[in-house]
Amino acid sequence: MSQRNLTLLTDLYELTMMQGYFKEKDANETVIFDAFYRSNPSGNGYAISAGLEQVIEYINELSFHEDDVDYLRSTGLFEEDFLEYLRKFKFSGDIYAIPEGTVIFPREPLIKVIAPIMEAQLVETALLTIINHQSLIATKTARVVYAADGDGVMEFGLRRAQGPDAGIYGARAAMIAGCVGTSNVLAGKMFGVPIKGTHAHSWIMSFPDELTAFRNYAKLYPTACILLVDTYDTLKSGVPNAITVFKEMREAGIPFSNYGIRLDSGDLAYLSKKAKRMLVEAGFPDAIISASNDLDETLINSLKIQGATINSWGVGTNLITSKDCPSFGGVYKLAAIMDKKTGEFIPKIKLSENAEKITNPGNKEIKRIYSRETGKIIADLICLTGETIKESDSLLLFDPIETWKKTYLAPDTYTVRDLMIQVFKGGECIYHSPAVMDIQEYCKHELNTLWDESRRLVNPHEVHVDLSKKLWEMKNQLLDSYHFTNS
Ligand SMILES: Nc1ncnc2c1ncn2[C@@H]1O[C@H](COP(=O)(O)OP(=O)(O)OP(=O)(O)O)[C@@H](O)[C@H]1O
Ligand SMILES: O=P(O)(O)OC[C@H]1O[C@H](OP(=O)(O)OP(=O)(O)O)[C@H](O)[C@@H]1O
Ligand SMILES: O=C(O)c1cccnc1
Repeated sequence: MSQRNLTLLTDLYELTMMQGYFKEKDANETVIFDAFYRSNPSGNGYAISAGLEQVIEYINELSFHEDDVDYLRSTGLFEEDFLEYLRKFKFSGDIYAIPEGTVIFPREPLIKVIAPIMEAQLVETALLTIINHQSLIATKTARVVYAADGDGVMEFGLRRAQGPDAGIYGARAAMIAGCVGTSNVLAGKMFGVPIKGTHAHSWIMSFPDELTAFRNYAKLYPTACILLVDTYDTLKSGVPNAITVFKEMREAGIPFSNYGIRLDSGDLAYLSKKAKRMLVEAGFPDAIISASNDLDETLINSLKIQGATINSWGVGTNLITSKDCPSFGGVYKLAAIMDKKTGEFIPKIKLSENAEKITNPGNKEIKRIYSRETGKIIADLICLTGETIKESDSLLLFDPIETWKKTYLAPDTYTVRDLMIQVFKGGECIYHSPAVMDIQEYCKHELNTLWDESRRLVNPHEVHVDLSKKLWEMKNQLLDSYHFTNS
């Protein structure tokens, strides 16, 4: 498939800064930028990383075409020597990232870019727009799938997504986080994910009566026969007509499977219970009862508590737009600049009144600490690159702000995993993104590494993201070095 060139998909300031670096600084100065987020969306206890494959495609396609350069010239902002540089532009740096489908937590670098400053600066906006969107929708989906508690969730959001891209890549993210299928056919083709669907009210309305509409649908699709029963009257007309058609198919000896009804309005708990009884009494206990209509994780949870007999969920608007939390809030911050003489990285820090907003300086990596006994995550530890942890040693974790809060791990009671992998080396991609359905499998496994207390929808237990002692000391030294006097 041809890739899109998104090189100009950037904020103007990235380009004006690039020109500034080009003219005023050593443009080849190597820097480190970290992309990370600050709080989990929707009050969740974690997020799911998604979008890396599209980041890789974007970086691979980075180049300023002649018409891009002409356009930039036409703005009157850029000088010829800089435009000439852009003409030859190619990303030459290294990128490290947390693989897609991984459970992630606030403040840890999801992507680390090590590159000449002009290159690292340019990619900020597109990288964030991709990661922010897909990670947001993947996280929202994980909540919906959690509420569905083992029932299939179909992604039905395309028509209500904020435009085609949000529909396509939102569907991708939804599949990563556990949907069983999407109604989005283009997403199915692009990402090799299952496409699923029922039919609309228009199908019923286009026939003289509901029964005829159901019969025609069942004739065409006996092995995927979910009939929409709420066009006229769910219990008096829709369900009885669906039962009539299922009986006719059974009597005619037509092999039919994956059959049932879809409820799309009214009291879904009440209607599903009544419909279930009618289907069971008619000899169709395995009929699927699917539901849609402005669902989200809270409603699904409530319907389950009400004893709804729904076992398949179609979720559109609230999922694809992450309606209760429309932004992931990922940011991209400078973490270090290489000293040309020594080749060492000089850590950089962004200060804030709010301790949570002070950035973590230096060249970092993340170590995930699991309980050896349960396989569950104990904490994430942001370290400086090159730090090692021996599982046969004890490990003392401490909260980086409330430092008196400590956790002691005895030797051989925990395991350590490096979370980031290298995806670009010297400008070349050295990573092959897995297929989306493989990422979904991996994501399921990832979710199982969380304690139930961190997965619940309301007030989840927070997983600790700590700093290694070395990083913590370096950060504090840097903080101490800033003294401002009031004048
Ligand atoms: N038992 C229930 N408990 C809580 N919420 C429910 C229940 N049943 C349905 N809902 C939700 O209530 C909202 C309103 O549904 P309802 O069908 O009454 O209105 P509507 O969508 O305007 O109907 P229509 O599609 O006929 O115009 C929807 O979000 C639906 O999912
Ligand atoms: O409610 P959502 O979570 O967004 O799920 C998608 C909705 O889209 C469809 O309705 P629509 O009215 O667009 O078409 P229809 O005629 O097929 O019902 C479908 O019936 C769902 O109600
Ligand atoms: O296939 C369906 O039932 C469907 C698809 C998109 C939106 N609403 C429903």
